[in-house]
Amino acid sequence: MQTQVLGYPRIGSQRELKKACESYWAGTSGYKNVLQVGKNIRQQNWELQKNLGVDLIPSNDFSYYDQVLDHSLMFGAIPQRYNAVAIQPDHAELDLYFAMARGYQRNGLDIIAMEMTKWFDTNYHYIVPEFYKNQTFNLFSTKVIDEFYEAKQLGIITKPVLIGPVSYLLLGKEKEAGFDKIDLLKNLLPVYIELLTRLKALGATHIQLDEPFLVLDLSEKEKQAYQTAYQQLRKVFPELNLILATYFGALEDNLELACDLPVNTLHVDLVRAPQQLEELIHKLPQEKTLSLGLVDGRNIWKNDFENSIAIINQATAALGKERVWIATSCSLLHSPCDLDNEKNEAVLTAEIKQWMAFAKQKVAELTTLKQLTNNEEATLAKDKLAQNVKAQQSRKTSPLIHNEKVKNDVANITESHDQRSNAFAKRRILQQEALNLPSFATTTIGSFPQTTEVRSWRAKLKKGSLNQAQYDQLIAIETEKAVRWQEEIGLDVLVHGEFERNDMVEYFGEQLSGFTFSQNGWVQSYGSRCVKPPIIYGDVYRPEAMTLKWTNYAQSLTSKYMKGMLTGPVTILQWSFVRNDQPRAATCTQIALAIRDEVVDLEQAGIKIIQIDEPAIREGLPLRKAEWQNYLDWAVKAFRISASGVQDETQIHTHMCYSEFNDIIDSIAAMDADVITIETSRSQMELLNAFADFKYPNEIGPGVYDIHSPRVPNKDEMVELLKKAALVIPKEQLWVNPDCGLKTRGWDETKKALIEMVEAAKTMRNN
Ligand SMILES: CN1c2c(nc(N)[nH]c2=O)NC[C@@H]1CNc1ccc(C(=O)N[C@@H](CCC(=O)N[C@@H](CCC(=O)N[C@@H](CCC(=O)O)C(=O)O)C(=O)O)C(=O)O)cc1
Ligand SMILES: N[C@@H](CCS)C(=O)O
Ligand SMILES: [Zn+2]
Repeated sequence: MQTQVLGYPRIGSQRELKKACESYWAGTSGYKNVLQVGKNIRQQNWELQKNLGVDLIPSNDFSYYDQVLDHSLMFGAIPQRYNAVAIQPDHAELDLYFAMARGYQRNGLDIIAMEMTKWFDTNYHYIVPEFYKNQTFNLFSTKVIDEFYEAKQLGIITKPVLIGPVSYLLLGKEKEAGFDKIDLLKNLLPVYIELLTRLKALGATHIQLDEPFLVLDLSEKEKQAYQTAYQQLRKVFPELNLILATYFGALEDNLELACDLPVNTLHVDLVRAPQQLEELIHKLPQEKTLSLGLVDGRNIWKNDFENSIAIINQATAALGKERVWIATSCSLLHSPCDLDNEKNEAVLTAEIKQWMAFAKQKVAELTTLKQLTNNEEATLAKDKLAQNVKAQQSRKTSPLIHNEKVKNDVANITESHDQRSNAFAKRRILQQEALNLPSFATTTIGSFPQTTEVRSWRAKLKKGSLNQAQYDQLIAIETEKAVRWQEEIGLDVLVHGEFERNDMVEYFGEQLSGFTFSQNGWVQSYGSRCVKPPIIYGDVYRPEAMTLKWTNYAQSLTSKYMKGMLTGPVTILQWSFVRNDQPRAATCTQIALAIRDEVVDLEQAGIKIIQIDEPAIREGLPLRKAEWQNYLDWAVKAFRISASGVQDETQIHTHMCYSEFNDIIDSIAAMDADVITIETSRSQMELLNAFADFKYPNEIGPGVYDIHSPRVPNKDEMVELLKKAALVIPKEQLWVNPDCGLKTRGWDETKKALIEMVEAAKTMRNN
């Protein structure tokens, strides 16, 4: 029996990679530092896994920005617009790579970044490959080979990880009409063959090919592509151990296809889809190995050893020990690095900490499970089993988890809880009368730059070198500056800037009961950006108001409307580590009631416009269409519960970024927010078509500029986008705003861009 890790976090346990990249981008350190930090992290990760006894240690799971972008660069899928990137010969590839990820606005060039979107149902974002009609591929970057060689030099023969050819193509987007991306397979396979040939020559014996699309609904053509791809690879490499990795769901109707593809090992996610084991045991051909994804890569709870042992025993009884591997359910990219770094009991109590495992602990769990299911070694690990059983028991029986009042409040939800008093058409009139906003009203999505300085105040508050009053004073000054500046440039609906928030989810989690935190549990969200998801361990309620103080303060500074700014229940759920002892829907409803209380409090304090952000509603969608409706029913209801406690005159906004709306537009409409602001600029307003086709009745703010890139847009391009929007949406319904919050941007670029944006709105009004 072997153990395998599908991928390890690559940001470094102290976010070293983030710091190196950001410093390189800022021009405060050189490219050599980035490369050296990357090298150190890879070495640490490999050695950690080796020391913990992992049999199959991944390589090429490292990335300086994103693994999908790495593949695009490896395969030479580089959009033409980057040809002109001004490059220095000795680090050309790195600059080109970052230009593709972040756009390029230097040396007289102004090139937009590639699109970014969510990685399946996670909070990780990948850079979408761009495919063109006559797309060719060639081996451009040798990253996977270099990293295999690097590990080999350290005495570790790794298992290179590649996104499989079919999933790579399906992750991409056709940028012009007239072809089907899946037909590019014939052009792409030769590059895989070249890569595998070189890896094999260097001594690679196992190759992990990630094919997560096998847990999604596939067309016949896509199924055929799987057969073509793997038959070809098998033909050329009869002796390589090809590991086909699936994760995030069940194979279902693709189970036979996956079982029959000519690979040596099939990896399946038994955390998300334990029910598929029985059928797999019967259908997996004799010569194949089954890799059991048992250790959860998507959550932070300790593995339940007794449960896992039972599954391993079931598999080995049917298949024999040689044909069963024990693995993480998916890459540990989605787990924080190391629970041992959580030393502050005031943040994470010992009682809750004993229930948890981060990436390093999960790797150790694999080895322990292997020992526990091996007759000769089982006694060596019996203490670990006893400790594990004790921890599971402690969690199941802890008084921290259940709260009768919360359960009663949920039980007492009635039909009126998710209904505004009147339909939008009536509310709209009342709101127009009450608010009297201009056409093409301008606003921003909430956050203003979270500068190093602002973050440093919070760090100082934590360390005690600033007291609460001093910290509050600094935040108040920053807020006032932001309010004054918004007034000055003529924005219509203002925001307070969210300076007091570490993160839009963590901030609320910190104030809600039933949540706890880590100090260092960072997980990569995109590029160098990380989040520290709060941990929901028990019933959720709001002990006291969460945003009133700063919203009231900001409103007191201005006679313009100040938007109340909240994160919605689905997003709080989706971007937290959640309980696995009750359905997600139950936790979401509890959060919805807490947010509803806050919305009502804001209204009572005189706030007339309240935004409830739900950027994660799309990403929470199950991967299989058959499960969508059930999810959408409870998710939309949770949003409506949070939004429906107010008078019709109060305008409820929601905001979503990174979302494809086509197939869920009726549910977006059912959320019935008075105004929805969405991310649309990187796709040149393409995403708006769903709203247009649906004849979406409520108001919409299509993002007019991309906030994920440092490039400053000009007025004319925003006018063009707004004109494009006005072609498909009645102009009375349109708002003008950026794609998302501005927390990741600097003040200089923010100011320039928003001044242009306000001008663009004026131009539209005068048209
Ligand atoms: C809108 N998005 C979000 C997603 N998920 C979330 N949970 N939150 C989101 O906002 N998913 C989709 C998108 C993804 N986008 C982003 C955008 C920006 C970030 C980001 O900027 N992350 C920050 C970390 C934010 C944070 O929690 N900061 C804390 C801690 C700051 C810190 O590191 N402090 C240092 C010391 C600093 C100093 O001394 O100067 C320390 O403690 O060591 C805070 O502000 O208090 C990032 O830096 O990556 C993420 C996702
Ligand atoms: N209000 C948040 C939404 C981000 S999705 C912000 O502005 O950052
Ligand atoms: Zn957003």
